[in-house]
Amino acid sequence: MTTGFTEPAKKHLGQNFLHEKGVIAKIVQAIDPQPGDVLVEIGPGQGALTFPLLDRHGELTAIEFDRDLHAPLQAAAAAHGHLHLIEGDVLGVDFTALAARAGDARGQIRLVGNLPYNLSSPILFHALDHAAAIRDMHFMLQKEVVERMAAGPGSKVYGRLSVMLQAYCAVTPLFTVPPGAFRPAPKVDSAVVRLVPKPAERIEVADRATFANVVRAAFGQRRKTLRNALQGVADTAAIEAAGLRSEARAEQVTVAGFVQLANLLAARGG
Ligand SMILES: C[S@@+](CC[C@H](N)C(=O)[O-])C[C@H]1O[C@@H](n2cnc3c(N)ncnc32)[C@H](O)[C@@H]1O
Repeated sequence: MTTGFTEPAKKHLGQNFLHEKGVIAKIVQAIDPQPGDVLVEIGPGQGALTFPLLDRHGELTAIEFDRDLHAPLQAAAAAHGHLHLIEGDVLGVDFTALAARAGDARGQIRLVGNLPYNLSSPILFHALDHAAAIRDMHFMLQKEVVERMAAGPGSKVYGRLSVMLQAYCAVTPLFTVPPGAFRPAPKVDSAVVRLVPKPAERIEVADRATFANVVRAAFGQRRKTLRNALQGVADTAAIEAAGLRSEARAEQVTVAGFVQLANLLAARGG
């Protein structure tokens, strides 16, 4: 599978290439591509997921930053199907425009990828900005990040990432993957997670910027009470009008609680 790929893995690009066939098969099975789906892979690397997905689906768009991988990827992909390779940084790719141009019957794409772990959070927030254009996402991430994404109030790892993602998506951890499934092996366990963006009518956030601001401030100083952490963002009266205790800490507040507070502030004009 790696014929033609001569460069060593680049640490600064988060290159840990999957080689464990059983894990690759489980990921493809979890994605379960259907006719008409438009798959977009982030970071195809040496094609560990790309080629099995092409074998199954025939066509795929992939975004790869590492120039050294472009030619060998294109060459090796030809035996498996039709690869549309976007050469560049995924954070510069406008998924909404891509979906409008090349999406499925509903104008949506399905995002997949064994993500570069150093860019996990920026990629997740970038995807959130384009959630309406994305039908679902299947990502391999550090297990610890997946735990943060799926955590609920009261958990030590519940935080900004949990609240932001869960306000817009259903988050389902699927399975864990040990370091030995990759070359080179990362120092940490990994996990595959499924994110399904909520349809517009089920998103309760009235104003995205206000919501993001409240959540950032609340968890910016997670040991403080809401009253202190939200100084300059929301006063005690607003916090309590939203049904929250001003003496509570951010880690005790549900996603719905944050939404309620942000919506109340948005209705008051920010
Ligand atoms: C963890 S590796 C996964 C490679 C391959 N999919 C696999 O499973 O073996 C992450 C991939 O993302 C690529 N990458 C890193 N930063 C990127 C960026 N900003 N935009 C697009 N791809 C990037 C890396 O070059 C690498 O190929």
